[in-house]
Amino acid sequence: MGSATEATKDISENLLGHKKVTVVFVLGGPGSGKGTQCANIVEHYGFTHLSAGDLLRAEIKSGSENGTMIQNMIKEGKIVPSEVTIKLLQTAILESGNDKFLIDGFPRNEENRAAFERVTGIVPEFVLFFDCSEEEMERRLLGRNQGRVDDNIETIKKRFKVFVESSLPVVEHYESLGKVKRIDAAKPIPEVFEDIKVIFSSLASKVMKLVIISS
Ligand SMILES: Nc1ncnc2c1ncn2[C@@H]1O[C@H](COP(=O)(O)OP(=O)(O)O)[C@@H](O)[C@H]1O
Ligand SMILES: O=c1ccn([C@@H]2O[C@H](COP(=O)(O)OP(=O)(O)O)[C@@H](O)[C@H]2O)c(=O)[nH]1
Ligand SMILES: [Mg+2]
Repeated sequence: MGSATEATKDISENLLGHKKVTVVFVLGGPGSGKGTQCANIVEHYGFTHLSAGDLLRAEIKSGSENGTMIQNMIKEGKIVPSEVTIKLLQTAILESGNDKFLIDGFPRNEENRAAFERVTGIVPEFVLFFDCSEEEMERRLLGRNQGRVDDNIETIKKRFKVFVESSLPVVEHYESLGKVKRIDAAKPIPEVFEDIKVIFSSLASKVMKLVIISS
């Protein structure tokens, strides 16, 4: 897929249910290692990484009219209105030219989840869930050193509360559909990736089987 017009055509076919786009939601608490492992998955399995938080931070930097609102929500650890985040994700999907996406850090609440499915018609292949203690996540966030306005102890506590109250119900929803693949994210980075490889290698062989059966 090359031009923007072709990309638009492809996604509209997906909305009509004709063309399959593979989406994996990568969820887990702040500091659980989602971004770190998404970079590894991209390198080995050809997915496009879409971090909702990164897209929101880029929107602030671009000088968008929503910039101040987004900045304030992030500083407070609050969830930005879903129409803003979904629009950014949709645009990134359309512009990527790829058909396999890791959506990292979204959906963050049930309303995000339902709105994304309604607007895009996309349901995730599965959810990769990073399981990690708050104690370990706090240690990692305080050592992240990326100059983020939300990596301070006050905002971190708020983010943990939002995660438990609003984001975990999304994981539970997908759990009830048998779609959650849980990773022990407390292990060192290379060991976490070894566990992730098992999941993505079996996804790749499943896709190969489908190709063979249908051809
Ligand atoms: N398994 C791990 N063990 C120790 N530190 C990690 C691990 N995974 C990530 N980190 C570090 O923790 C911080 C947060 O990781 P990041 O990938 O940004 O998490 P998230 O996107 O889930 O908030 C980063 O500084 C990263 O280098
Ligand atoms: O779908 C999203 C993703 C992120 N955020 C906001 O962006 C912040 C940082 O999100 P990110 O995923 O970058 O944080 P991480 O979990 O990686 O530490 C969150 O606390 C929210 O305020 C949001 O509102 N909606
Ligand atoms: Mg992240």
